[in-house]
Amino acid sequence: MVKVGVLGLQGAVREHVRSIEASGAEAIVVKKVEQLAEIDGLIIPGGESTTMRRLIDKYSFMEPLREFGASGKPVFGTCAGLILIANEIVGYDEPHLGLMDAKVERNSFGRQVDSFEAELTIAGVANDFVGVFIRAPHIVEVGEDVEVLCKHNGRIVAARQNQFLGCSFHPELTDDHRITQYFVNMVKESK
Ligand SMILES: NC(=O)CC[C@H](N)C(=O)O
Repeated sequence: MVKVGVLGLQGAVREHVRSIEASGAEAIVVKKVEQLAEIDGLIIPGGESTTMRRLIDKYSFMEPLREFGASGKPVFGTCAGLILIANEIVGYDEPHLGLMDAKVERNSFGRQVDSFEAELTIAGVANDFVGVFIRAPHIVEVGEDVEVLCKHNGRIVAARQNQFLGCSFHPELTDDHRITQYFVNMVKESK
């Protein structure tokens, strides 16, 4: 059984564990750098990217996470996790992990619609996936070898570049595990 870690510093960790287990993989909550050696793929959850970044620095996760991504092991960033893996953030001089060739904008769905649900068509995953968006980012631009998997109202909300997967919404907050299953399959294929 493949082992999928969830970065457990902050955010929606438990829900991802449930979703990983429902997708036929073993879930490991990663709270220490050494645990990265035990896992075959990693989910960086939603939460608050600035807080998560502070904790990544505090617990010396920055370089180990960059190396994990560079090693070819799959990384899935959801919502704040997407902001963390992107290589450009609108309004910021520096990205965080800078793993995926995508430019993201934070809190980009406006104040009136802070949180909402939308039925999405996600290439290779589903054409009726309910995405839960909570002060969500969106992807403004992607590099050449990034595949756009989903748009909502003309905005990119899911994309994949080789071993990196990112989405604006919170797939772990519904009982629909199909995008987690898609990621678990990426992890299996990378072994
Ligand atoms: N639900 C989320 O992960 C929100 C992301 C948050 N707005 C941020 O910028 O980090």
